Amino acid sequence: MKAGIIGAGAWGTALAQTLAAGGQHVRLWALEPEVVEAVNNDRQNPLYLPRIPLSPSIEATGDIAAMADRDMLLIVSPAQHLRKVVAQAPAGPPLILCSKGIEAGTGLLMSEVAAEAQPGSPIAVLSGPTFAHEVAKGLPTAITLACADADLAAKIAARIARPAFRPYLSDDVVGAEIGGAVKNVLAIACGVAEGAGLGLNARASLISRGFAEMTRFGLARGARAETLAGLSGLGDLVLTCSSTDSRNFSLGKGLGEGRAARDLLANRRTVAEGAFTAPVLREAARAARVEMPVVEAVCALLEDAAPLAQVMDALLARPLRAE
Ligand SMILES: NC(=O)C1=CN([C@@H]2O[C@H](COP(=O)(O)OP(=O)(O)OC[C@H]3O[C@@H](n4cnc5c(N)ncnc54)[C@H](O)[C@@H]3O)[C@@H](O)[C@H]2O)C=CC1
Ligand SMILES: O=C(CO)COP(=O)(O)O
Repeated sequence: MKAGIIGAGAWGTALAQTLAAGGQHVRLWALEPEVVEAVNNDRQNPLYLPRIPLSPSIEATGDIAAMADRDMLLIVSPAQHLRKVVAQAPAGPPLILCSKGIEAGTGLLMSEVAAEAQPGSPIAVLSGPTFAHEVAKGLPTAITLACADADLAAKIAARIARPAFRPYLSDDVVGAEIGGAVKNVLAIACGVAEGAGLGLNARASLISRGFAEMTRFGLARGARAETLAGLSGLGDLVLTCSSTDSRNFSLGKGLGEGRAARDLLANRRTVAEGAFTAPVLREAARAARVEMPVVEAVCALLEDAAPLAQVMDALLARPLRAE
């Protein structure tokens, strides 16, 4: 098995650790030379996945051309860097996209961006409720592997499945991507509820009504309802909306505590994808005439366009309607 992983943040490193279980060789491309050095010399990634001893079967590299002999590439960069990273990756092997977001400027999903950046490479999407630090520790995890080509999906699944890492197959690539992108924005909303002390009823309502928004938007973009109700949609939504282990939830918590988005986002090393996805999603939803009031509220808070009390009042004062 010759797996290559492009992107050595928390998730890329955790995936490398998972695939390396059992002594399989995994090559991991990192942007930062200090990450390459720490993985190869100290068996650690203190920058992005601290306190997890890494397998000796992981070989880090700073040279993306070293991925040329790999027969599958997992792309794990932040969504806004995916186009550039995929364009640099060697052409040919299937690309398994693990980033969650929508590209700013184009409104494209990651599979659409990858298809433009590297036409002809087979594409799959791996997405679900998967906190990196838990996966890296070998805790039980299930995840959606979506690919239009069922034979390729089955081959990839067999290669990445591990006793505690269980992929479920789907042919709904768009559905898997929309779930992962939208849930990050909704997690910010749930974090706001936590930070502002709005209570658990509010959080449950945001999860349910947020899921309604995800479903409306997903169906408008051609996703299937059962995909949105699966691991990559509802499953990831529930995970990310429930814990400060989520960077998106934590960002929202800071907003709910009254801190400014620009301060919370300044100089951060780790990525809170929802902050980038929110305005793109709002634009796409408006263009498709899909109502997404929770997403609109998150955008207003991120843009400091209105105080929290006013944003809450606007949400609660919407006309009463059928569920
Ligand atoms: N952390 C997690 O638990 C999970 C993350 N994901 C997704 O994986 C993707 C990557 O997230 P993480 O690994 O958590 O990142 P991270 O927040 O741990 O690390 C940031 C990453 O961004 C990279 N980066 C920074 N500037 C860059 C540039 N100019 N060009 C290319 N790369 C650059 C860094 O090298 C590093 O790999 C995101 O889309 C995220 O939503 C998906 C599932 C779980
Ligand atoms: O996508 C994730 C879990 O599935 C990680 O969530 P955060 O990016 O909010 O930390």
